[in-house]
Amino acid sequence: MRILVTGGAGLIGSHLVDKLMEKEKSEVIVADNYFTGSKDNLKKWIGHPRFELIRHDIIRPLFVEVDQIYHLACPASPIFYKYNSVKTIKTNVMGTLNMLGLAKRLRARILFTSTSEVYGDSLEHPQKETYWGNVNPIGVRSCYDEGKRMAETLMFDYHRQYGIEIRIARIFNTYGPRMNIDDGRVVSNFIAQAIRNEPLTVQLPGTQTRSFCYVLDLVDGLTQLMEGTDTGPINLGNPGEFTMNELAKAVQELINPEVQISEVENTPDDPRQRKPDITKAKERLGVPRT
Ligand SMILES: O=c1ccn([C@@H]2O[C@H](COP(=O)(O)OP(=O)(O)O[C@H]3OC[C@@H](O)[C@H](O)[C@H]3O)[C@@H](O)[C@H]2O)c(=O)[nH]1
Repeated sequence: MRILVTGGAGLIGSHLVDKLMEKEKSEVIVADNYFTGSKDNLKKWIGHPRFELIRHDIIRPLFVEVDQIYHLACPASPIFYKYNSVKTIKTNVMGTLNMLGLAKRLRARILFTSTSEVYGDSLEHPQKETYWGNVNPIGVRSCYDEGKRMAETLMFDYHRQYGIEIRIARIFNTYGPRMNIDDGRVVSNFIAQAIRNEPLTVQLPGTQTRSFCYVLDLVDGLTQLMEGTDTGPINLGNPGEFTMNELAKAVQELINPEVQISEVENTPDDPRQRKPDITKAKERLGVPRT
């Protein structure tokens, strides 16, 4: 089995590659442009006969021969995806079209990593896959959330029109080893600030919630989704829900009781509540690890 992983040098991608490489018969090809990913995350596989690393930006077509595609490529942290918003849209739309074109030519199964951000500033709580979302189409986050929504549409149209085998995961806020210290997401920000003895920057109001998923659990969900029969979309996340005030206090207690917590201005369109309904994931993918 030969498997392509786009964005395979990133946080989730590189842990996924570790898992795929553990299977003795799989060959893994990673395509990454290193915008947020790093070769360092894959260094143990470089030179391995079943592993290949390509510097490639998927907004351009890629010609390889594979049986499965894990299509992860796209910056995930809000500061990075907003940095070059047009490029984020191109990655999600043109990149996904290119990967679907590849899947169509090869009759390969393709899994797309979508996001909880497709639910926007959700009016339903927790978020079920059947909820259509409350998304600002012209806001600063739209390049990402609308980009991912369009990519989901493309996945389903290729599935209906050409019979491509698709899988869609909607990923909630994920953390774990190999996260870039300057990633910008809240877990790594607070931990880095606590270590540097800088105030933890809780963006107002501080009562907004998130559900944080450990990267290895997430990777288990991705491989189960790929190997199962359900197209998705399926929420992949941890249902434990915390306010940003609670998270800051937990980091303060665990890492640096002396560190200050400061309230700072938030960015536009920040979702107020986010928690996955994981009923469907439990039914279709089995019981998650605890
Ligand atoms: O320093 C910080 C950073 C962030 N925050 C807050 O923490 C919360 C979480 O923000 P993050 O930047 O970690 O990211 P978000 O949860 O908004 O989006 C994330 O989750 C879903 C994924 O699919 C996305 O790729 C990812 O960006 C927000 O409410 C934000 O306002 C802080 O309070 N302080």
